[in-house]
Amino acid sequence: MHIGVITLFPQMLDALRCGGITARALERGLLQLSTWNPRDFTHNKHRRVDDRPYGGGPGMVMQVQPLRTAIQMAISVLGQDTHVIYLSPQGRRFDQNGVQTLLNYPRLLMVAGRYEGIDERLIEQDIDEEWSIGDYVLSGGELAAMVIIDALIRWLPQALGHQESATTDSFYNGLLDHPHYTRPEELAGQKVPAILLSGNHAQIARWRHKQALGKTWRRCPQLLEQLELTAEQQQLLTEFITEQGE
Ligand SMILES: NC(=O)c1ccc(NC2CCCC2)nc1
Repeated sequence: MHIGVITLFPQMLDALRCGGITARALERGLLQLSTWNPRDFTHNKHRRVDDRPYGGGPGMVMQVQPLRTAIQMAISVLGQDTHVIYLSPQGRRFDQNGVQTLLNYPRLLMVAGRYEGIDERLIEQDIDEEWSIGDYVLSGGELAAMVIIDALIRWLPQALGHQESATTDSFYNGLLDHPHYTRPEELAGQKVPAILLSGNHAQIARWRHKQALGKTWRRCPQLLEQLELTAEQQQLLTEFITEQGE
């Protein structure tokens, strides 16, 4: 997968290279990440990329030409079949389904806006799709792009040492995550649930599934309604509720 980002702050993307799964995936070439800065494609003396909005109003708007030229340069490198997305609160809400959708594009170009946004003529002509990571306004599209890139990387084959953890991640099977514990077994009177020390992997998997069901039931009951629980899951949930004395 080759992802390009059009951004006035390419150094922000370095955060993905600092460490962890994203850094390893990039080092191992599971993913290529390139950036293009619209400021490098300006044709004016002061390398301006923004101007005042027609119709008045506060702030500045990113002009068409530097962004269009940067996008075209990126597509000439990435390939003509590149899918071009713009990050904005007006976009399609990114979720686990969005991960699977965007993974289908081997070449993805993400345009990160700044100021009040980009000239609408870019959205009409150069952008294929708008995506949002949530109903809030950020100062730029870069962090939204990085959130999406991070979520995508976890699903690239071999990106995770033990591939199964991507598929057992919360929200993959529609449930919230089960609790996690590590050493020491006890501290400040807080103990690790005994089942996890039993070495009985079938019982441990059952306990984790029960905890995931119970946590989802407690925190996002609407998520549960969307799932048709199997008889076994119903049984586990009933057990959880009974044990909780709810
Ligand atoms: N919720 C989001 O995904 C999102 C994306 C971009 C953004 N701000 C950008 C877009 C136009 C200028 C700054 N704010 C929020």
